[in-house]
Amino acid sequence: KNPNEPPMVFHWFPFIGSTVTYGMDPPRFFKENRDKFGDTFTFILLGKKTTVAVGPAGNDFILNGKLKDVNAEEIYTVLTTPVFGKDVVYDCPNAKLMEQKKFMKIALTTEAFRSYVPIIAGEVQSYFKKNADFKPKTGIIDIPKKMAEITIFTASHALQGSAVRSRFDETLAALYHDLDMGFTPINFMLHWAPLPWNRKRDYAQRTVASIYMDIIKDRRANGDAHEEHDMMKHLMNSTYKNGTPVPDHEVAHMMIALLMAGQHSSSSTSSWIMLRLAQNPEIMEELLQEQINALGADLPPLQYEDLAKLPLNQAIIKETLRIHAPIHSIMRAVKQPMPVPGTKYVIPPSHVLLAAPGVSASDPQYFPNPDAWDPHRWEADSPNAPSIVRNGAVEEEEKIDYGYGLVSKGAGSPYLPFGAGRHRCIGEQFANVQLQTIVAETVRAFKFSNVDGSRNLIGTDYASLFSRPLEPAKIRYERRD
Ligand code: HEM
Ligand SMILES: N#Cc1ccc(COc2ccc(/C=C/c3ccc(C(F)(F)[C@](O)(Cn4cnnn4)c4ccc(F)cc4F)nc3)cc2)cc1
Repeated sequence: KNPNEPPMVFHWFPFIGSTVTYGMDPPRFFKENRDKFGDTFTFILLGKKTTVAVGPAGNDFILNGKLKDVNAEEIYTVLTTPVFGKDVVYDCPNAKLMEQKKFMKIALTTEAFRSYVPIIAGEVQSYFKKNADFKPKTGIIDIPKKMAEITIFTASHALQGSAVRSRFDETLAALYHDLDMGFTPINFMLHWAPLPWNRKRDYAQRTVASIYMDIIKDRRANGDAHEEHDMMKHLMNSTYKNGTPVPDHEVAHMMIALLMAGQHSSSSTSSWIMLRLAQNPEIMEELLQEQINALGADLPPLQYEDLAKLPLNQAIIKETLRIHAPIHSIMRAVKQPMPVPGTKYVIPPSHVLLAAPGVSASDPQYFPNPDAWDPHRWEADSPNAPSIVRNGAVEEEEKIDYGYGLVSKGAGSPYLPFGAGRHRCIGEQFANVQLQTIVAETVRAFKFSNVDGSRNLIGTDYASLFSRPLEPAKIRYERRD
């Protein structure tokens, strides 16, 4: 027992260690061990000493770690590179990733979002009109399946462009599914194994990448007939600081990375939102009323500017991400001994660091009655208001630029569903526009309720890379028209 290392979670077997208890229910694992050992403790995950540091200080320690001390690509590349393709994200030096994030962010402008809202609203409306399961006046649907389809159609059309969207109706959907099979935590260990799903993943990656490269060649040759604000156009015309234009295969691979990022995070989050609205039908009525009050009883077609007039609609996403954040564990390799501020601990390079921002997001110290899904808590005068809202001290958060624009360090924040620091998410604004538009359109079309009329909520599936609802997750819908 080394007094300079955090306490070790008891385990019977070497290698397996606490993998199974952690993997089954990470939030419960974090809470139980935090109650036992405090904010910093170590457990064995697949043979690796994994040091968890929770709470705002723990989030800051890991997410704002210096490049010389912590490394993300060493941990993630085995999982992401076979799926995304080579030379992008975690298959290149961090400096190159920072430039790639700058390119991606250039496409995510207010002007682009202005064009995305009608696209997303249109895709949602036509999905609800065309899908056979929504034909009857009322019925029961498996909501995660529906939200996965709505998410891929809305994200591919807005973010990837209409050429990619049109291919999702035939070939791309099946290829995307095969690519997705490789996106599993088991591949942290078995990414190299010639397993059936890894061969399908590799075939799908090559095929999807070549479809993207064909579209790129076509768009370069024929110029851009219709002015689209999609991501691909910006990436195709980007140049690295050293003067190298971004090669077509890197554009294709970044597009796959963005498709995977957006798909999993948004379909999980939108599924949870719909399940919560079915559990709390009165909130769904409030949302409709909010639109009528703000936009008029005739409910005109949604515009980007309308979203800012719907605070409850916005709070739905914030509150859902507080309880159901899709990424429950953020990991870094330790490269140099790291003293943990305020403790006698020094984390050695053999360890992996694990940040779990969800722990402070469900800590009663920061969010009264934390397990209650209460979107109103984000209004300043609510009794459940988090301290960061109540005392209005949204203190000028310290911001820092890692090469892709100013990002909040989030130091001290108990609410970080999009991470913080150098690896912080660049998709937050797109995700919010996409999710707010999907919710606003859904509220106009349906009333939701639980099949048994109860206020139950289905459990969480932690076995995949992104936590999501267990399936099937059925709810009852009733058309409003
Ligand atoms: C509800 C939706 C989303 C959530 C909750 C979310 C969450 C996160 C989190 C927690 C991180 C930090 C990962 C780490 O530090 O290791 C991250 C990074 C990132 N996300 Fe998202 N994300 C969402 C949507 C998106 C979308 C729509 C895109 C693309 C359009 C995207 C692209 C990225 C990228 C490029 C990074 C940077 C990774 C790095 O720098 O290492 N995300 N996201
Ligand atoms: N036996 C067993 C056994 C062992 C363990 C377990 C459970 O253990 C764990 C441990 C860690 C994790 C980590 C989640 C994790 C991390 C990185 C990524 C990512 F990189 F992929 C992403 O951030 C994703 N992203 C960002 N924004 N939106 N999506 C991303 C970045 C940039 C990019 F361009 C595209 C991207 F999509 N994705 C997910 C999940 C489960 C179960 C069973």
